[in-house]
Amino acid sequence: MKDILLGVNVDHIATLRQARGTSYPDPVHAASVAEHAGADGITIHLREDRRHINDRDVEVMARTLQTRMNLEMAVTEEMLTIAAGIKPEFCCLVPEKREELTTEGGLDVAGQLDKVTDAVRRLQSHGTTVSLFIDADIVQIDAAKATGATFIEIHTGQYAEAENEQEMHAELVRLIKGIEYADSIGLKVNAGHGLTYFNVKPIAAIPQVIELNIGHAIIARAAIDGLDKAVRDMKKLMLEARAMKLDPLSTHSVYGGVKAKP
Ligand SMILES: CC(=O)[C@@H](O)[C@H](O)COP(=O)(O)O
Ligand SMILES: NCC(=O)COP(=O)(O)O
Repeated sequence: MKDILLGVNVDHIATLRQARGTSYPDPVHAASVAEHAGADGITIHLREDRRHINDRDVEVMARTLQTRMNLEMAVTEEMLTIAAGIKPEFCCLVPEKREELTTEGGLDVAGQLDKVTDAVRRLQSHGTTVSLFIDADIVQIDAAKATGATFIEIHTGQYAEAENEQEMHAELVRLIKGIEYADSIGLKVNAGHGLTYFNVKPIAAIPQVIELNIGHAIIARAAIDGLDKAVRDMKKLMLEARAMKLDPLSTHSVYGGVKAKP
C-alpha cells in the first residue's frame, strides 16, 4: 500500500500577517520550514480578495519551493492568467464566494462543464496538473472526469464538521463510496478541508487517497508547538493510519472525539 502524501496549506500564516499589515510572519518562510519537516508539497489559495496569500507570495514561492506548489484558485480569467505566468506544478480549482469565512463546499463542475473544461485545458497546456475540489457526489465526479482533469480533491468539510460520531460515520461512508468510485473511473484522488489531528486517521486510512491537503489545523498547532513539530506530528498520524492498514470504518478508537462546539 502506497504512503500517503501531505500537502501543507500555509494560507493562515498569511492571515496572521494580514491582521496587522506587517511583513511577518512570511508564508514563504513557513513553506520552507514545512518542507524541511516533511511536507510533500505546499498548497496556497490565492483568493480574489487576497485576504491572506497575495501575488508576491505566489511569485516568490514559485522560485523557492523545493517540493511543489499546489495553487488553489477560482475559475476566473484573472486567476487563469496568473497561473499561465506562474505555471505551478499543480492547480486545484475551487469555488469562491467573497463573503465566505472559508470554502463552504465543492466546485459545481457539472453545472459549468464547458467553463471548467476550458480552464483545465488551458492549465494543462502550460504543463500544470489540474485537480478539481469537489464533493463526494457521483454527478460531480463524473463531470470532473469529463473535463479531462487527472485529479480530484474530495471535500472533507462535512465530515470534519460532524456534530456527533453517528454523523461523522455516515459522512465517512459517503466519502469512501465517492473516493472508491472516482478511483474506479481512473481519477487520482486527494482529499482536504477541515482535517485535524483528531479526525485525520480514518481519511488517511482510505487506500485510494493519494494526498491530504491540510492547513488550518497545522498552523493552529504551530502557534503552540512550532511549525516543524506540527507538520511532523500530522505526517506521523497519517503514515501510522496507512501503515496499520486501518479499516476506515472501524476506526472509532482513533476518533479524537467529534468537533468541539465553538
Ligand atoms: C479549498 C479548501 O478547502 C482550502 O484549501 C481553502 O484554502 C480554504 O480557504 P481558506 O484557506 O481561505 O480558509
Ligand atoms: N484543500 C484543503 C486545504 O488546502 C486546507 O484546508 P484546511 O485544512 O485549511 O481546512
